[in-house]
Amino acid sequence: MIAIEDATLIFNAGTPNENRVFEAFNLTVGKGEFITVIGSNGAGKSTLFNLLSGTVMPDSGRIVLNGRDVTKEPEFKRAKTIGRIFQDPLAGTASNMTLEDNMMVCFKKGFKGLRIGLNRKRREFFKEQLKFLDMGLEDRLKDNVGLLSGGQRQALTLLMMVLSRPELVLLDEHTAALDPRNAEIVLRLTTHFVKEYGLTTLMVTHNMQHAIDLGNRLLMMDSGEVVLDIRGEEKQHLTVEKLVAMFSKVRNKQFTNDEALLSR
Ligand SMILES: Nc1ncnc2c1ncn2[C@@H]1O[C@H](COP(=O)(O)OP(=O)(O)OP(=O)(O)O)[C@@H](O)[C@H]1O
Repeated sequence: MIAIEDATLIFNAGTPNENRVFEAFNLTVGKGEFITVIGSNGAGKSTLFNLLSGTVMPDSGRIVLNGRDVTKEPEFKRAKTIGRIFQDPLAGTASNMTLEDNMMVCFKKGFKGLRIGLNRKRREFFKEQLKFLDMGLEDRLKDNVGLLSGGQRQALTLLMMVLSRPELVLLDEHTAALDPRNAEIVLRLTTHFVKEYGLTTLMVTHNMQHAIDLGNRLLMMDSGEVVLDIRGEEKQHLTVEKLVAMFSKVRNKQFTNDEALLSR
């Protein structure tokens, strides 16, 4: 289970630019949950991910990852158990390394420090995994990753993240920079991997329909607060119109996220 307990985060404290992004913020994520996160501009979605991954530290409160208090743990340490994928499809892989070397880096991470090498059996395993992506990458183990398309790289990034067996997956608009066809492929793979490996996952998206269709729980954020937390049957019966109306009702204002509203 992942928990953020009573977290407060203030940027530029004590200056004219002081920005209290989170005040006594609480969130509990159950093991294996797949949560989509949507919200108005500046709601705090990326900052929530930054808090969980250790990119920013809370001014007060605790962050607990499967029973371990990681509040003070720096980002590079948390990265051993947290997999984060960004919008930029080039960010998750090393261009000047081959597919198999890239995959090996993540595979080793999954074995938490054990000395394992790249052998014939492991190459076969990588091929099997790549075959599943259905992009012909199983025959390109020796190619440099820099030769792949954006969609292929993001699918590979996803697969590599799965190989590292993360305790928490943070998907930060990971399909936003892909063309619609590749975005659908990567989302299909995401759903498959989350289910197959029971990955505890949070996914920020600006696409309201994706937020409704994917996952078991939906969080709507506004001004550093979770204003809607929808799951189960209620989520299954959601529509974009209902979601926008629910937001207006609880916040007494219109939902404003240009990208989200345009993607409807
Ligand atoms: N490093 C920082 N220094 C100062 N303020 C910051 C910093 N990072 C984020 N903020 C502020 O925190 C608030 C939340 O920003 P955040 O990027 O988390 O929003 P978001 O929900 O991801 O928005 P968007 O959908 O527009 O990307 C904003 O007011 C933003 O200006």
